[in-house]
Amino acid sequence: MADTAQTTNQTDRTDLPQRSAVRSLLRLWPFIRPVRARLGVAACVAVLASCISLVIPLVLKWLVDGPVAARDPGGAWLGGAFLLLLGLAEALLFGLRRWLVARPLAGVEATMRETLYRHLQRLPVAFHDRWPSGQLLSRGTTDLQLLRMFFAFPLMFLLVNGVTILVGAVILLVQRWSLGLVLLAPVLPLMVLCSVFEAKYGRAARRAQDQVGDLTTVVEESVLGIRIIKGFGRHRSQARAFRELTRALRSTELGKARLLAWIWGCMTALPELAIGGALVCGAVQVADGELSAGTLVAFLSTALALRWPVDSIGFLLAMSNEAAAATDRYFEVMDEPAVEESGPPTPAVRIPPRTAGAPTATAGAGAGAATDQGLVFSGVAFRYPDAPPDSPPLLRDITLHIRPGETMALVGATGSGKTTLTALVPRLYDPTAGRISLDGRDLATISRDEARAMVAVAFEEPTLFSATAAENVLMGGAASRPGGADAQDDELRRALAVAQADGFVAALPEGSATQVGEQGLSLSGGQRQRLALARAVVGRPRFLILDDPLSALDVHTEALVEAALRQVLSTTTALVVAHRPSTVLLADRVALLSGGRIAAVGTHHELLRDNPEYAALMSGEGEGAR
Ligand SMILES: Nc1ncnc2c1ncn2[C@@H]1O[C@H](COP(=O)(O)OP(=O)(O)OP(=O)(O)O)[C@@H](O)[C@H]1O
Repeated sequence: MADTAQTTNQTDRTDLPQRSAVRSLLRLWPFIRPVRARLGVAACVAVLASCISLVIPLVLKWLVDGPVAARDPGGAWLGGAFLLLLGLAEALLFGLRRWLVARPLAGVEATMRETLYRHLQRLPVAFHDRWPSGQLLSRGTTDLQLLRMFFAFPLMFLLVNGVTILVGAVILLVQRWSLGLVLLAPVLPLMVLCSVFEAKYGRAARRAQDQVGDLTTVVEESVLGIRIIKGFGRHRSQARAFRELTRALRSTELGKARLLAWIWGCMTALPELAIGGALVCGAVQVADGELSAGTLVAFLSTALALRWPVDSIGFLLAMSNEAAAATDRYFEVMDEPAVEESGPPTPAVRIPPRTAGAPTATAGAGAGAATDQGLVFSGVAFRYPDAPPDSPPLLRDITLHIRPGETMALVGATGSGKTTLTALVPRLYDPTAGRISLDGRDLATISRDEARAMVAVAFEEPTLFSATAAENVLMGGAASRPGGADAQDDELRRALAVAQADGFVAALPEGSATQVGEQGLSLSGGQRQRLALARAVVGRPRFLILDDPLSALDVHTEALVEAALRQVLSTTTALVVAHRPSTVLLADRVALLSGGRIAAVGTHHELLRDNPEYAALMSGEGEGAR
């Protein structure tokens, strides 16, 4: 747990070659496309509002050189009223812009979040094994908020300010080209400074966002593992890991603030110097009678009206770089190839010749048993995608036949690959070689959705969702059942009874409608395991995979669940990972997994008699292998 800080920053991608912020941001176009018309109108409205602010100095010039010079109060009132109207129009147009963008941009954010969530659901388990959850959470939350802010503000204002600066520059040059050139002198150095800033800030923004992801992971792990942290008195080391990450984030944020202060300083100082220079030159020209006072007032007012568009470029660029980093982080997940759950199946994998001496599926089976019905593993090999390339496969030449209606126990030392083998059946992973078939159908030719409808699983870790007890159980059934709600209730009752969960569920405050899971009532380990078991059997699956399903039950409850399970197991083809003789006795036969292979197949008593490794495992001596 103390190593969290070291283990969670594996997705820090600051070492990646930086791609240009514009190229990154262009990838957002498919999400912006549907609202482009409204955004376009909003941009036009904002440009119009901004240009109105440039008309105000021209009215000022008319006012100073006209009614004020001629001491005409009527003209002055008229000019004042006109200025007021322009100010009102500018404010209204800016309000209209906000209204125009608010709803579509909230929609864009929601669509991007939904798309990300859908994609995460379709990504293979191997992806989730690799990625820390905090990195995914931060991509779906803070990064998307940054993007919404980018659409609403920098995207719009980089355009609006650009147009305003261009129009303003033309007005300045037309009014007095010599003064205009003085004012425009800092443009080139500012452009160079901006490009340096952009590169540095982009890297810092990326680092900060990755660090936020690492922090989120630590917070999530600390909350989920609070009992272990407290139980082992690890709160200090966990707090230390958290502090190190927050310090790293703080130093990155300070670096960003320094860069921002530096560019903001330049963006303010250089134009101020230019305005000062233009003011001196203009005053001299007015004194020499070469320039009217009204023109100088209008010139300086235009220059001042351009101050905000110029000053803001620094932080607009900063926000754009943060948005570019958020876009890269978003698409890093979206670019991961998803597995098609319901689409065309993956091509069948090669079946290597079976190694001599490996026990076969039918060892001990009655003569004449159909060789392709039930659950058949033929020469199956598997290696985790993130395993070192030179390491041997975890599973090698697994050949095993579980006959229809048969229950096979899978026994092996801890880490021998039992859970991994069972995960191949519902296609959580695909074998790297060999073939698995379900009632004669090659699993590789069955879509994942269909495979999961045929195979139900109860894992060792009984995860419950924030939903009612009934919803948690019914999750294991078909999405819609013939017979409606009544049939569903019957199935629920039957599944709860099988898992010996009906008694404690009925005693919950609202029965099966009681909220359980993270936000609900806390259940004991055994109660959670029984609900998970009910979820596995509710859909009357043809194939049942149970990963040590009775490990958290007391001896009395275990006996009750076993009795009920025997009924269920007699109607399905089942593979049950077992550590204890009591679970093994549920099975018709036992397969011993050792050294990545099926080392022996037989009944419990046969293996106890003939296989010393099995006998050692069952007597508890084999635990030394752990
Ligand atoms: N996602 C993964 N990526 C890489 N290696 C993994 C992954 N999951 C498990 N392993 C490794 O595969 C090996 C087998 O793990 P598995 O969980 O299948 O064993 P097991 O026999 O079920 O153990 P146990 O009896 O303790 O549940 C272990 O060495 C484990 O470290």
